[in-house]
Amino acid sequence: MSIKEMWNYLIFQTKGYRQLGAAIVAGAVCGAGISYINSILYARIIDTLLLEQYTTAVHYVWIMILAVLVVRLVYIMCNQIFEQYASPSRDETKRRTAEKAFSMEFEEIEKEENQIAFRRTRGGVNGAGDIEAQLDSIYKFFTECVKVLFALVFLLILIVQSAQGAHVAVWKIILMTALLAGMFAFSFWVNVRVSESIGKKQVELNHENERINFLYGYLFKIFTSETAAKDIRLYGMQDYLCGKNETCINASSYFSEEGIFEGKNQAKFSFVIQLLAGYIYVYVAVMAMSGAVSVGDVLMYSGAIITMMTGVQNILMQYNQINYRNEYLKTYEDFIKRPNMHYDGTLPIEKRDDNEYELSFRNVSFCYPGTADDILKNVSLDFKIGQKMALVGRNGAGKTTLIKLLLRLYEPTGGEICLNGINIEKYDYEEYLQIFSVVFQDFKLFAFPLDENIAAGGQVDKRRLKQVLTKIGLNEFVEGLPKKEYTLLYQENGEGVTPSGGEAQKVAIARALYKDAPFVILDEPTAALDPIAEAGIYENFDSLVGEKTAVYISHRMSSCKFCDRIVVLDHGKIAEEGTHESLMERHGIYAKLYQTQAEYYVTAQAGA
Ligand SMILES: Nc1ncnc2c1ncn2[C@@H]1O[C@H](COP(=O)(O)OP(=O)(O)OP(=O)(O)O)[C@@H](O)[C@H]1O
Repeated sequence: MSIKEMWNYLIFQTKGYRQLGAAIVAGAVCGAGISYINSILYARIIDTLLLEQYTTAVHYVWIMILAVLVVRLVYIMCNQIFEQYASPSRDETKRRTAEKAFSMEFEEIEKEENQIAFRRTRGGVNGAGDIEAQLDSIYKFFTECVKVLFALVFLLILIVQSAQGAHVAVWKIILMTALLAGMFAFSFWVNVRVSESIGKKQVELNHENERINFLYGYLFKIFTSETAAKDIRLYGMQDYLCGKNETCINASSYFSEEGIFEGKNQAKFSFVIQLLAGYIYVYVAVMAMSGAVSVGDVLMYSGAIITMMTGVQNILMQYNQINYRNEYLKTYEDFIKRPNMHYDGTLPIEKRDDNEYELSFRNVSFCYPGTADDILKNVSLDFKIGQKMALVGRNGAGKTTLIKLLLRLYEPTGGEICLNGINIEKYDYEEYLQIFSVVFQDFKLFAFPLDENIAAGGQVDKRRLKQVLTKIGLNEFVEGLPKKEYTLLYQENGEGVTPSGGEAQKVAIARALYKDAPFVILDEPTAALDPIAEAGIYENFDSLVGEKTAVYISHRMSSCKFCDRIVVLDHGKIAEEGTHESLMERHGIYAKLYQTQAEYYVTAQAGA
């Protein structure tokens, strides 16, 4: 990471905070300056004391106290400004990640590279690529650079002073200075190489251990997970999991290997630094003995040498850390800066009280990214306004895929889907989604209060909430909750209530009905419901859905009977279409599926 890149990174991470740039520059100058103020003024105090100029010495003491006070004060203020903006950078990272994730097309979220970026972002917030620590390192790096710069100025003054005042031949001074410059360049070169190889090794070892680290983190999560606790106990998995944990600890050679490697290289590094420091001390001593510099100057230059040496060491240490973290943060940076694929379309959706939204598939084909075979093949299908349509078919026939295309989670690879005769891609995406209420097979409820789960937000219309709770038969459940509809769901916050599978499914259906969209899609909506609750949903389906257009996906064939139209998907194609009666007469796939299920019940009944 070059200095320019570091600076850009600082600006990017703390975008919008103008004071920050000034605070970093001023903080770096003051942080570096403090040690030099001390060195310069101590030297002057000693020299004036040796010359018995006590009043001047006292003046220097006052100047030193005041200068150190002011500079330190400015330095502390700058540090505070930096802290103030650097600490929220973690929150900012989370906010940016959320914004990015929310604005990404669904298809992008699924991509492996984006999943890796999400994982590394989590690492960036908490672990290897800690953003706050990175900013801190960059700040320290700049401070140390200023320190070394000051020290070089001191050395330059020393050389000029030596040339003017030393009783040493000029050629010797030139030679000693050239040697000094050469040694400095050599030590810097050695140190850059050493720190680079340490950084590379760290990254290499960390990459090697990435899988193990991930497993290690995952194991810790499931050790304390409420949902995993049942299975762990029931299947006696404790020893198995602890064994895996131990394997991770043993397999992670990172710390020992990294420690040995760093130790060896640090030794080389220190050796060269000490060699250079020793030489500069000799240089100062020669100049002092030749009368070019005073006793105070010897102290001053010695202080400057020490500051410079630690400065160089710190610069390289921070540089090394910055590059190491950068490997992780780069993935995140690239991810955040990468332009999103945008849902095309700007057409507004006409608000219609009559709900006349007609959707149709026209010769639609589709295959998932990275898969060769078409999942949907030339599907043409109209969703007639107000009609209750059942979509049935065997596992993997393409039912959910068809719904995903309808919701524009994916784009068809062939054909088009139209709303009121216009390709759905032409509509504004967010407006388009407003016409759908969907309960997915893998619906997600959140560890928030029940009412906010149903309203999908913090603004809850109590009357509407009451209506859907009654319609869906959730009143009794809600009455039994400790804080009624305000009860938190799930245990993640330590105080929630975990609904049963069926209750959760009812809450998800309630959320879909609360949205009150003209198009209702229920994908396996009653799979977790008991037969009485399921029957209740079917009996009330007309009143639940009202005049809306509804699509209903289910494997319970008896539950499809109430639909106006049944569409049978088979291997991505529409194989049959009709009412329950017409399809039964046809003796095709639907009739076979229906009879197989019915026979099972009849046989089970007969056997009972
Ligand atoms: N994201 C994906 N990437 C690749 N293939 C996928 C993806 N999602 C689903 N598939 C494949 O597409 C096919 C159709 O899946 P889909 O979920 O649409 O079937 P379905 O009819 O809803 O099945 P079920 O009745 O089991 O829910 C399956 O073979 C599935 O493995």
